[in-house]
Amino acid sequence: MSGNEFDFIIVGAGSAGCVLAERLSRDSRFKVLVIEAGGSDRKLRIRVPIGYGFTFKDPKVNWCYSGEPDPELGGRSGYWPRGKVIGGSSSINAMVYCRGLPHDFDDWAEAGADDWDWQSVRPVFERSETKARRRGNGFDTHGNGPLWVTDETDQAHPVTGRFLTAAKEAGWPTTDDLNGTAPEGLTIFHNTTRAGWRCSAADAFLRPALRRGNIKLVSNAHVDHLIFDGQRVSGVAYRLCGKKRQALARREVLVSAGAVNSPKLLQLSGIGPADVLQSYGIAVRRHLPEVGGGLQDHLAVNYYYEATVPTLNNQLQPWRSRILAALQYALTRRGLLSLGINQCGGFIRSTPDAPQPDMQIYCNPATYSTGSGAAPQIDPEPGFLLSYQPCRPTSRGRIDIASSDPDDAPRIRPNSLTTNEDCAAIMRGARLLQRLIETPTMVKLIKSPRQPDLRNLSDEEALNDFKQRAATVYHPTSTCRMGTNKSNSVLDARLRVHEVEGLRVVDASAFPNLTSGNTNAPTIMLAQKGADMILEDLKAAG
Ligand SMILES: Cc1cc2nc3c(=O)[nH]c(=O)nc-3n(C[C@H](O)[C@H](O)[C@H](O)COP(=O)(O)OP(=O)(O)OC[C@H]3O[C@@H](n4cnc5c(N)ncnc54)[C@H](O)[C@@H]3O)c2cc1C
Repeated sequence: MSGNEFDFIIVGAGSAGCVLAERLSRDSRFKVLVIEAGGSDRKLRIRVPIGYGFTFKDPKVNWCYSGEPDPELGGRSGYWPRGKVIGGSSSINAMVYCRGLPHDFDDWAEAGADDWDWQSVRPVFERSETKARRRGNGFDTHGNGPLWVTDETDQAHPVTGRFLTAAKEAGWPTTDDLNGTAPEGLTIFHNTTRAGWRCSAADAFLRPALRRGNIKLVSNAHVDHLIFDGQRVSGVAYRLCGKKRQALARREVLVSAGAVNSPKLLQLSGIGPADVLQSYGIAVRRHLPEVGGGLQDHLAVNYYYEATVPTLNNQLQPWRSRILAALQYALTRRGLLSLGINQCGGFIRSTPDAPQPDMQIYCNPATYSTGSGAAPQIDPEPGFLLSYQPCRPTSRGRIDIASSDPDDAPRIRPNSLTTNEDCAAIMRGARLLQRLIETPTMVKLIKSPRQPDLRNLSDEEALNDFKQRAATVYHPTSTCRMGTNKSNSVLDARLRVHEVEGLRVVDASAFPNLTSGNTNAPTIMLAQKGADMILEDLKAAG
């Protein structure tokens, strides 16, 4: 494909961008350009599921952002990994596949995103998915979407069985599939893997679509700003190998640069809060105060335990076990290399009268530290960690440019725990986890807790501990959210930027609210539905 004119230009080949590329290129009349700042994802550390420990801080595939000091988190700055590679964050994430809870999407509709209620989005999730479970040397599959979601329960570490038993003793429900008809309860997570390999959005959607020949993928290319033709966005300016280039879009530019970089790109292009833009000498094309506002994220805190029985630590630490695991993986694509460390968890109600499950729990059969080293360090003694994350925080932060230089990282201000509701949820979550560790099965499993010992913490102490140690679980959303008007949002319910023609934002930044669980699945769903809307609008326009 030659020339610099396309029907659609997609900025970012992440979870959403890969879906858009696949959908829009189905019509061979459309020429689609995908521009991605990162490079190739053909790396073992990306493809082998356990490898994400090695991409966590690798600047070759990761933007490695930092948040600003967060006042309610003791002034600490959090580490914010984001994928900078083909596949985006779906190439470096922990692969847990979680649609979220039905009321999350009903709340999207309530916030003004008409047609994004659960009944409307459920079939859109299904369209992407093939649910797979190992049987013998093959797989039983259900559905025929391009994204494989694999039930690896038989590969999970045996100690996860004890977590499930303890959950029952605590009176919690358990479930086989948190994406099924009963999403509440502790479970073994299903993963975006296919036959033992990571199944990123690039693997599922982009790579097969590239064979059609009407997509041009330009990698290692950074989009600096959007180009305007009057009121309409008509293209993008980008840099490739240090050279400035432009590409033009006959129909639309679709920004899918993720919750951190999409608002940044809009602001650099003159779409955003006028005062922020003017302070960096950027001409204001559209004063849209909510560009960068509305940021939401999940925070979680880990409690570590030395275990009385072997855990993943025993397999991941000694070289001999690692070599055996590598051999098993090489020969069978099974074993501990074929899945992540986040093996067990789920949605639980923190009090019996909670109208919805309001905590996401993680029970990881390993302990590790994420210090200054490139990859998390697994502890030598057997151990596990328990963690909780309030599902639906109400605090909102902001992401804004820090200068007019596209190479400068934006200012990430999470503004965590600034509502009483969020602080109350933290205390409820601590009590919930206390119930789990007091069960007979957990008492037997715990050799010793690492300090602080959750059992001895009062509500206030637990809140204080959370403030001192909690960290993002990498689910930022809503920085260009859908809504009804420019005072409460950036996009309308069809993902179009208010008062700007030819431009949509299609990625996790468009969520009106953060969903209850992990954000990759709802981002992929959002891009599927976004593609429907783009094509419908095109048809309607004749
Ligand atoms: C370490 C980690 C673990 C996670 N674990 C899970 C999990 O287990 N389960 C889950 O559901 N979710 C998980 N997530 C979150 C999930 O992966 C993301 O919510 C999802 O991938 C977001 O998709 P996106 O399309 O919005 O953005 P991304 O997938 O991040 O894609 C954005 C793309 O745009 C590119 N880009 C940005 N700016 C520019 C520019 N100016 N020019 C060109 N290209 C640009 C980026 O390089 C990137 O490839 C995790 C995330 C991380 C970082």
